Amino acid sequence: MEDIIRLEGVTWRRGELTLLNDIHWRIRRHEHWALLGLNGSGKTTLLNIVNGYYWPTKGNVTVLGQRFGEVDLRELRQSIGWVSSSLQEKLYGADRAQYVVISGKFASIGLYENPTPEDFLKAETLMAALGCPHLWDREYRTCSQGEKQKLLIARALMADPKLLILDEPCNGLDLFSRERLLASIDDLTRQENMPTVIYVTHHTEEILPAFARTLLLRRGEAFRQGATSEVMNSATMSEFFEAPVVVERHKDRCYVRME
Ligand SMILES: Nc1ncnc2c1ncn2[C@@H]1O[C@H](COP(=O)(O)OP(=O)(O)OP(=O)(O)O)[C@@H](O)[C@H]1O
Repeated sequence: MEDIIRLEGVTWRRGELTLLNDIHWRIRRHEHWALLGLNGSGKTTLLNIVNGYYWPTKGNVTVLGQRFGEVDLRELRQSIGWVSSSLQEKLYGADRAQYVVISGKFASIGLYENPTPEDFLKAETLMAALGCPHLWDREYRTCSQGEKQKLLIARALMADPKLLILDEPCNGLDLFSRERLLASIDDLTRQENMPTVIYVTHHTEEILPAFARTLLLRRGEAFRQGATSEVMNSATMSEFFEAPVVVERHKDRCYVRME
């Protein structure tokens, strides 16, 4: 079975700066991964490589079995749902939630084609799966930050992506909104036919058990990768953060605090 992502020795330089250095990363189908790194560690740069927006200075990139250089990137991107806060700013605020979700089918902002009854049904199912069916007729701009994130995830799933990237989905959410969103993501990962998910974050406690593997990125390098349960310990995380920290487990999630 083809890999979802295979990066071999990927390096990305900008002038004097090496923003990614010799990254090897392999994601197999149905493995959900967390990508953890501090601000400026290179997470967004790495995702830009995976989506074909940046071209590696060195190394090979294969995504969904397609090796970059031999593939139509626009077509490939339709199989990747990248949910990030920069997307939020681009969406039309006055659109109703249902249309924001359905527009994901056309990978466009705003609707340029008439949705079919099946599209409406699918949007309804996805919104129910994310615990927000009540937002159906709401104007997007009146939704809370957490609700907007749920709609954007539903929107990304409208196109049946094979890879879903959740790029810091809990940023800007209060504790309770965050937990509600994480509960929805948890439900989602249990559904059949879910695409492979990459969950990008700065915070270990957002890494749900479904994200059984983690890549730790530091200064553009893959510091460590492997089973989340093995990576998340006080010694490794202290080394990673270059500061003495303690990792505490609570209900299958890991909380890091200063020693
Ligand atoms: N096009 C570019 N040219 C030069 N430097 C860049 C470019 N894009 C990113 N950088 C730099 O590369 C480093 C990594 O940035 P990146 O946005 O990938 O980090 P990040 O892990 O996503 O951070 P955050 O969590 O804050 O979003 C930063 O120091 C950033 O300033």
